[in-house]
Amino acid sequence: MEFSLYKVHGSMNTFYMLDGAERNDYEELTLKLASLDPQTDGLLVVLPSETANAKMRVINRDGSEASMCGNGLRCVARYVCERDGLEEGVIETMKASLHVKKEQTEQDGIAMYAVEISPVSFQLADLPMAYNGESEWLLKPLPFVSEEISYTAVAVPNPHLIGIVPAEYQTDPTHQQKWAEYFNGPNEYFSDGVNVSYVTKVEDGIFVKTFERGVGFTNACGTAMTASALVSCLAGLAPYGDVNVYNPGGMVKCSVAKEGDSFSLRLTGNATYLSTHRFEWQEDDAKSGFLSSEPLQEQALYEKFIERTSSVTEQFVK
Ligand SMILES: N[C@H](CCC[C@H](N)C(=O)O)C(=O)O
Repeated sequence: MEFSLYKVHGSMNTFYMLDGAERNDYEELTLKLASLDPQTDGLLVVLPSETANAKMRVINRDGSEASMCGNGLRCVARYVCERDGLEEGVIETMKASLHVKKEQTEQDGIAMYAVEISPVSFQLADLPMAYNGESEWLLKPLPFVSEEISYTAVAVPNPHLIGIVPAEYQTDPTHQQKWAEYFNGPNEYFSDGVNVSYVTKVEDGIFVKTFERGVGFTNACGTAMTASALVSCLAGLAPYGDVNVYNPGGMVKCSVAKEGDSFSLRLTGNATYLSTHRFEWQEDDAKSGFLSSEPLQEQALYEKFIERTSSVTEQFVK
């Protein structure tokens, strides 16, 4: 069969987006797309929902399914709002229905969307993470990993391990890569793997680099940046409210509000369309592939936007 795909990105976290009916071969489809396009982080599927404006499913580049994707949700939010003529709406995801809203375009005309990131849980059982029979792991070194780095485990609801690190751990990512690969292979701590982010304070916010489960190092991971903003507020690195979060793919705003014992989190950033594609999908792998591709003009604006953040990111991304 033949269908249309958009190639989209949020903070240069790049996905193919498919609007369609429920299928049972997303894993194979994503693996095929990933083999054709080394740049893509996976597939976003937009589906009808009985309770919300649409439903989103997220397939990582290795074919595994993620419960949430913050950068992808901004792109899906834009697609659904433009398709249905809405300024805001609700998108159903694997574990929660989330509020999404069109925001003012950035000065150059970049489409911006805000998405709710929820639910938040520090219970290790919710990641899952198993360590010494503990029920939470907040702002403490994991002694077998490093005495120098304070780690927090949090599900939003996909699983994140967040370390606060000095700048040299960003310029040389060997430590992060070693442990992220270990925690995403067979290991006794994270039975389903985990997204691993390293966070460093910068003048007007934080810088975050993420090694994603099912993907590897990415330009940005929206849920990770939001979880990192939350951890930075808890650690006193940033005040509650809007946190500027720089990443190798640009910058987003994560707002962190404390309400009693719980937190409300929102992620605001670009939702950019790179190109449109016609794709032929057949069971016979050799017959599947792109039929045509049409570049769109939005990326030039985004590149200008990144230029403005490069003075911060350059010190960490070599
Ligand atoms: N890139 C995504 C998250 C993908 C998460 C995925 N790697 C997993 O939890 O398995 C984001 O922007 O939030």
